[in-house]
This record gives sequence, C-alpha cells and structure tokens, in this order.
Amino acid sequence: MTISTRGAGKAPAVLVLEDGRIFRGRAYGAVGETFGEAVFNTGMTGYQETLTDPSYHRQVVVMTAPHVGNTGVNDEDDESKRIWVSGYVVRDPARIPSNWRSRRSLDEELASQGVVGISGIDTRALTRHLRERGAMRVGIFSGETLAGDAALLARVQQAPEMKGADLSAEVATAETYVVPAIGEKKFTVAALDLGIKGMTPHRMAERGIEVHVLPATATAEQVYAVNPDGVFLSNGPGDPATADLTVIKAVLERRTPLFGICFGNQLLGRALGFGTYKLKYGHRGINQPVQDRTTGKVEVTAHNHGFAVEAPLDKVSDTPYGRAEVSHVCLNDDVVEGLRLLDQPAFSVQYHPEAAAGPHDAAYLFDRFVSLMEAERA
Ligand SMILES: NC(=O)CC[C@H](N)C(=O)O
Repeated sequence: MTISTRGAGKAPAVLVLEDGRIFRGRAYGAVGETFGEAVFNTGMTGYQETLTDPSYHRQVVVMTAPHVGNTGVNDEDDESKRIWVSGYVVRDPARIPSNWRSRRSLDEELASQGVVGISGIDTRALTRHLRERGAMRVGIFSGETLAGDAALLARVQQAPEMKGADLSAEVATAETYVVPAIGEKKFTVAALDLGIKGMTPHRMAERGIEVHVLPATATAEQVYAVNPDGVFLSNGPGDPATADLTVIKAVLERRTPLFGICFGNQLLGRALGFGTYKLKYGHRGINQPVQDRTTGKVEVTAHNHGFAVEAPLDKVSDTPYGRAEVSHVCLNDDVVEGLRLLDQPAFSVQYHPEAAAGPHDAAYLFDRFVSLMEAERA
C-alpha cells in the first residue's frame, strides 16, 4: 500500500472547464487524461458506491467532502463490476486509509482501473462555480509535460455533451441474469437494466422477489417471457429524451405493476407524455429532503440525477394511461421526485430507495411495489 503525502511525488495535473476556468493540482489515481461532464456530489460518505454507480458513466465527479479515501476500498461495497466515473476530483486524499474492511487505498484502486483523477484543488471554489454556471464539460490532464492551457481547453470543448447522450446500453448487462429471492419466493420481477446498481435487486430479493435482470435492449416479449408479477425500470446514465419507450408503453398497456427509479422515473414520465429537462447542476448526494405527498412524510434520501421530469405539481394530469400525479417533491427546490398513476398500479421515484450509499428512509417504496403485486394477485 502506498502512503501518499498530499500528492507529493505525484505528477502535476490540471482541470480545465469548458468555460475556460482552470484549477491546478496533482494527479490522483491514474496519470493521463479524461473528459466528461463536471458534477458535484455532497455525500460525506459512500465514495465507493458513488464511483461504481453506472449512472455516473461519462461524468467527472467532484467531491465536496474535503477528505476522501479515509476508509480505503473494500471488497463488499461496489455497486457494479467497475468504477464508472470518467474522472474524480478531491481536495485532500487520505494519507493513511483505515478501516477493518479496507483492502487497498482509493488512489491505488483508481490507478489500477485506469481512472484519471486530480487532488489538491479548491473543490469548494469549483463547486460554487458549477452551482453558479451549471454543470459543464471538463477535462483532467496529468503528467510531467502538459500542453498549453489553450490547447487543452480546445480539446475539452470538443468532448461530447451529456444532453442528447444515449448511454444505457454502454453500461447494462449483455446477458440476462437472475437474483434469487431470499427465503420463500413470492414474486417474479423483470428488471430492465439501464445501469442498475447491485443493491437494487438485493432490496427486492430481501422481500421474496426473484429478480430477472434483463439487458437495456430487451423487448416486451423478452420481458413477458419471464412471466413477471411486476416490471422494474432501473436508474441509468444519459439523457432520458434519447431512450426508447416501447417496452414501458407495452407494460402500461398490459397494466402490469410497474416501479421505476431515477432514469426509470424519467422514462415513465416521458411515456405518460411529460417532458424531461436538464437541471442546472443536478442533485447528487445522500441528504436530500423529499416529501411523500401521499402521506405528508418527509424523508432524507440519496440522489444522483442531472435531469428531471416536468409535470404539474398541483393538479392531477390526464395521460394516455389514466390519471397521474406528482407523488414526491424535493423540498430544496420543488423538483418532481416521484410519479404515481391513479388508475393502474404504476409509480416511480427520481431518487434512490436502495440507499447505497445513503439513509434508508425510502425503503418503504419497495414494500409499496410488493403491495401492488399482492393486490394484483388478490
Ligand atoms: N441515477 C440516474 O438514474 C440518473 C438518471 C439520468 N441519467 C440523470 O442524470 O438524471
């Protein structure tokens, strides 16, 4: 294990934003170059889950927590098979990781997976810049000799934008796999993998659900071939405006119980005829207050979204699949955080009830899904 001293001995690195703002620091993880959309995450804990969340594909994540890597990297907390962020930005990396489960340092893990990062920069100033100007493209470049700033900026400005990006198929499973129910099997669910996190099927399995995780490109025939009691739409990277809605519409036509989270919420919204739009800088962290308007209760929740559904907050909407309403709202900024159909068993939330990482306040949503499937069977 390497013990780093505030980046001493690491190559120089530079972070270049598409609007020309530049931060200089030291390499963290792999040395090289990378591009993506610069976004900030306010979680004080859970960096391993963040790094391995496929929804972060093509994003450069800036951690607002000043110390990152304190608990190292373990063999249990990955949410998928690899790190998906395209770059990683921290202020002070841990010099000595310390935790009973730690197997290696975060610096070593980033390097071994080829993830280019930067440390030693003023992440507070960078976050304030992104909050004022909005999420934007960024490049991180590290090495002993770097091109001039103008040349680096020109390369950042050529990188692809997140708006219009269709990314689910790049992160999803190529083959269907089954996560068995824990204990007695009560239901079968077909889960469309648009970038699913490992904890999500686990939360269903804990409730007696056998989960068939299908590729993002699965057809309605493939979904119904597993004879599902319910269909689940996962989280995932990219712009929801690019996604194909054929399968979701088929599920709504057949009135099969449906539950979606994050990207799944955006796709349900679009299938109902609502629009989606890009938020200025998104919600990413594990302490976002959301109100469940069906009960009035407030929950503290885990978020990772840069897009949101545009739906009226104070009226029931008529959609091709019956009446729909906004069931959940973010108390920071009134962004739509959940949808519910009133005439058939379908609902979704914009945030992460699987809570990896994050508080478990929203776990009741998996129980709601079970109740819908129970009611359908009765
Ligand atoms: N976590 C997610 O599913 C993210 C959904 C979508 N890619 C967004 O950024 O809003």
